[in-house]
Amino acid sequence: MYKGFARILTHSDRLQSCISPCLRSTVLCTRKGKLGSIGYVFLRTKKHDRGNPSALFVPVPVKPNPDDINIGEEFTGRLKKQDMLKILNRFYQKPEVRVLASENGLDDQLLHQAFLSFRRHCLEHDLPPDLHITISDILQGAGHVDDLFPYFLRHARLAFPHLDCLDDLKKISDLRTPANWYPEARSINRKVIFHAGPTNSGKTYHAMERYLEAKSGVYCGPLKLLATEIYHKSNKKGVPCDLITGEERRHSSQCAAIADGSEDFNTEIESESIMTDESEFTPSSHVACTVEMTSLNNKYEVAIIDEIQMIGDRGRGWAWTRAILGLQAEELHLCGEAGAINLIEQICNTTGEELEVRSYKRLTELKVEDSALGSLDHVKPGDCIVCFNKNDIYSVSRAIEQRGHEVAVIYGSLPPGTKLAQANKFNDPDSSCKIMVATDAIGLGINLSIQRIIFYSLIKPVINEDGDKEMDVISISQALQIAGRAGRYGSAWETGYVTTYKSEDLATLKTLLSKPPEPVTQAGLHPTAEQMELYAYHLPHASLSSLMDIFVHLCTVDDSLYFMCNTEAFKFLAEMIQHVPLPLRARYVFCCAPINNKFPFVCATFLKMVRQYSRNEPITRTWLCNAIEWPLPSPKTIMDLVHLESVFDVLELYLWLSYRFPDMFPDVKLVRDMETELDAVIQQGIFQITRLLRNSEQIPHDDPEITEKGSTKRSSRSGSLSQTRGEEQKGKLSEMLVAKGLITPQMLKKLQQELSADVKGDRSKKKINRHRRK
Ligand SMILES: Nc1ncnc2c1ncn2[C@@H]1O[C@H](COP(=O)(O)OP(=O)(O)OP(=O)(O)O)[C@@H](O)[C@H]1O
Ligand SMILES: [Mg+2]
Repeated sequence: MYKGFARILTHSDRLQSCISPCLRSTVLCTRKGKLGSIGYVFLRTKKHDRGNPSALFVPVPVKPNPDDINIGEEFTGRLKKQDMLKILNRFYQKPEVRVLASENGLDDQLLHQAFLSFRRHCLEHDLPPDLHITISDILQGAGHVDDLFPYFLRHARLAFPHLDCLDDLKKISDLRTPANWYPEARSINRKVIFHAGPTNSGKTYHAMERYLEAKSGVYCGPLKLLATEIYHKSNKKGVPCDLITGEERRHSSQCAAIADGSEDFNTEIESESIMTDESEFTPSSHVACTVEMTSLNNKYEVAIIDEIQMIGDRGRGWAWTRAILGLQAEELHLCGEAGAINLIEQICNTTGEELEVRSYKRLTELKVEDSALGSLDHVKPGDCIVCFNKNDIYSVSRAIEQRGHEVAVIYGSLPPGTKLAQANKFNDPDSSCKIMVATDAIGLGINLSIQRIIFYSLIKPVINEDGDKEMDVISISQALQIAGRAGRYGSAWETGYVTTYKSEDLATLKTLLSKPPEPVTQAGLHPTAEQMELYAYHLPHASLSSLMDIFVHLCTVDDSLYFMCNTEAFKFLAEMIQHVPLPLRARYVFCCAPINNKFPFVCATFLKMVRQYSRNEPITRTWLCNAIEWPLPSPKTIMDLVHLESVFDVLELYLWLSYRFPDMFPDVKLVRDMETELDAVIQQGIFQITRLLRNSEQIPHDDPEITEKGSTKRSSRSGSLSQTRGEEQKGKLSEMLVAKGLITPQMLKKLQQELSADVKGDRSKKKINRHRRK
């Protein structure tokens, strides 16, 4: 039964496994003047005061007790509001009250809020008799303002329910011993092997050798494309292997490459196989999956966790931690950078497992060239130009095609079938396409037939510790990983080369590549659905987003080994659907959906789906077709293509949700058919990217070099062609974005305001960053 997969990934397992890595935020803004650049709308998160968790607690409105019906008034007469106000304000000004409040968990901030709530309550509602009499006594000199304290505290506890359960909350969020969360894995004496070495040294290959000869195995990788590569390799070697990514379950029998004996690099990977009837299949004993989707309930002989250094990733690190601690495998093979050995060793100390380290050397030579490319006139077969934003991808690919070369294009938001088709086109020795333009979507573990990597820029958006996105020079590890795609062993190229596009970047690249990757010192963690549920039980009035904030602030983490991952993605969705009535579990699952919130269309459709779910109405194909205006015409411009990509994201979202709520998202097969159809349309669009670019207004000059050499000045370090273009084109493109519904007029206004502020801010920030690095 293929359905078995749904069972294999148990509910709680899936819940733990589904926080999306993508960036979320509550406020849209632009950076570096990229307003005019498609896909370059930056998102910044709302920050809370990390130093003061009390800022997170919002007082719950305290309802008057219906039994308080002026009995006090009958005893002591009516109280004048002005008199009460005087008494209450005197009470609040007493230093003793501050001391007592603090002893009861109310710091200045909470005290102030609780007092405001108490005063309002006293003035607006009938008082309980005991309080009425106490105030009356104080007014008549027969009592003291201090006597109000117990009444105040009673009110404060109703307004801030956490005061009564702070210890419980802290216990729930005690994350100091994550190794103990997985008793099944702890009951196995796992053999843990770390395959350490530089890129292209055969780490994954050697781990795979054990995987292939084992009776059962799981491969967990960082990218769908990489999991797909393993799926094909395994099936091709005669070891039936299924593929599980967030949205996709493919059975081994659907793999075109089953035991056909073809060579690694020439394998024609089928663009997209269509699952016919899931119930026909029994799961294979081997599975390749993205690390977030790893099932911790299955037992395997061999488990591989690839790119283990990702355990330190601020957004996704938790998924590697969960896999390494929780996988039930006799042998656990970890592949990755040597910089993670120390941390893994310490984690193994907490699980009581020995770690064996196997070190590897690069299998082919990687040379940094002495000169930058300088001009796209100098591209040659086997070149891959790596850009860090889509706008650069578009302009570079168009410029290369204008020079008469065919180009393969890969970037993150392309459908998997399109990515594979582009990879195949480039890998195929008989294809006329010999040049690739890609983002770092190809940057980890993937084997492509690249001879030379050319960094178009070295600046990439990164998320800082506050969850803000900012531009910075890529890390040593990223530079090494991306450069490591050149000259893969067994490919057509025996030596790999690497350089930059701009000569001023070459020295920086050489410095980056001459260093060992930064050591990974902490592993990511994040709260589970069960923990959130317990929090909600204690704080029923808090929104899910606030619960998450409170959790993050109250949790105890052993920071010698672990850190709490960024929860902005989760909170973004939690805030978006807060007003929709939902059971907590369902709300939690929705908030884990892997949505690219750069696409307002995806967010808006997501919200519609949630509303439909909340009304208990199934989200059918008909409903979906209405929401996305299916069928969609072929793209005529880049904006059309961008829209199709967001529609594809909506279909992926549907499939992702269908595994969590099968009854409410019933039309899996039909939606998968739609996906296949749309993937083909997008593939066609990518094949004709030059035509789309020509039809689009947003990139006025065909050739990045014309802009660079012409009157528009290019800023030196950031690859900020798009910036200058963005500034020029602000009017037209922004109007188009609004017209297409990709941003609202309000967002646009905000973007424009932030744009001018941010350009200044960024320049000074970058100076500081550079200064720090020096
Ligand atoms: N001993 C070997 N025999 C045949 N092919 C090999 C051998 N070792 C590695 N390869 C091939 O070399 C290429 C690179 O190997 P592999 O992907 O294992 O490197 P890696 O160290 O995991 O690189 P990365 O850090 O980029 O993930 C792959 O195509 C792999 O199949
Ligand atoms: Mg590898």
